Amino acid sequence: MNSTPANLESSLSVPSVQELAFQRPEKVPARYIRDQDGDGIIATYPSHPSLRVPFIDMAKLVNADTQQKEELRKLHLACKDWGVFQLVNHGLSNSSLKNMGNQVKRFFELPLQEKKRWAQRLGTLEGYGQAFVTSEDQKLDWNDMIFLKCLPIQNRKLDLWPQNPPEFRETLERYSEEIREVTMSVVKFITMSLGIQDKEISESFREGLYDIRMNCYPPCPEPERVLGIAPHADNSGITLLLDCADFPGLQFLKDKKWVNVEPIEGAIVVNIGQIIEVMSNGIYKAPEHRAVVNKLKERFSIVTFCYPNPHMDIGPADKLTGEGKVAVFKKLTHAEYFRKFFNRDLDESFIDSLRV
Ligand SMILES: O=C(O)CCC(=O)C(=O)O
Ligand SMILES: [Fe+2]
Repeated sequence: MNSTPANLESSLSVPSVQELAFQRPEKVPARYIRDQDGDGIIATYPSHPSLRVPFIDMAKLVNADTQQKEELRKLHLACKDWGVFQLVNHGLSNSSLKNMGNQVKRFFELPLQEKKRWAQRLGTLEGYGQAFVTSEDQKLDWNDMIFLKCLPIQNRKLDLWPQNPPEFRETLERYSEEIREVTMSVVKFITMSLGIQDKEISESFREGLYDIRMNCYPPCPEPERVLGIAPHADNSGITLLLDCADFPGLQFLKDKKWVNVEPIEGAIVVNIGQIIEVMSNGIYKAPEHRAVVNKLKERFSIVTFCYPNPHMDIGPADKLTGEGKVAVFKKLTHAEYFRKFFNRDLDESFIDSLRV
């Protein structure tokens, strides 16, 4: 084990969950068990069997003549009441999504030693490994991942970008460019659904940061006792998630119940992150979500965290404050926002620390 990292921007190295699962243990090691020691993290909320995450049709949003108004109203309600929606007709082809999914699957199928060629280095989060493991007694997620900064191009650390499978790099390059196009459209429509059509906000995602986390959730002998990812909200502007499974794993908290996201071929799951929560002055919320795991099947997801241009301050949009409307969040520079995020107390609410 390594020494304690300085803050959350780095992670202690922990064993591969895939390797653990290969050994077909009957029981899960104590470090992954969440339903003991008063953790209570699993049992806190029941699941909700009948609710469905809303759908948004990008083709209708684009159609300014007839269907846009109604779809913008749906988008507004989705962002306000859920903070998440399934996006269809977003312009990314099924083959592009499938290619990306296949590359990630093939990467995780490689022997451990091969994957470790692109392992996280001490003091950084990028590369193959785990995120946010800061102490030896912290509960662990049933998850292996590879995390890579993809855009702007100058932020890429290519030495951490797998060269096996051979088409991995170029597939990820293309995917990140395509995701940026979708993100810029989605953010434009989000500002329209807020009634502010703020070009500064939507344009800031052109020169934005795009970090991609590829998750592998191996099968687990005791799935109801572990979590793939513990409950959290994303610190992004928005997050675009490609679910590569044909069974649910991702869950969002709605009215104090966990709602499954049913994977839909060709759809992208979009959720609001804490930066858009701040910019919308709290009208839209970054929802709590988590991943659960399956007893028999492995699941993969590809998650793009999209951030505005780092030159842009993170605060409520001007058009949503003033004239009797008070700002409920502080305005921070990008650097201040991330400094706060990476030095936050894991027991306290990050979004609350941003309030006025
Ligand atoms: O893989 C999933 O379903 C959830 C991943 C997630 O929430 C994250 O990486 O932030
Ligand atoms: Fe997340």
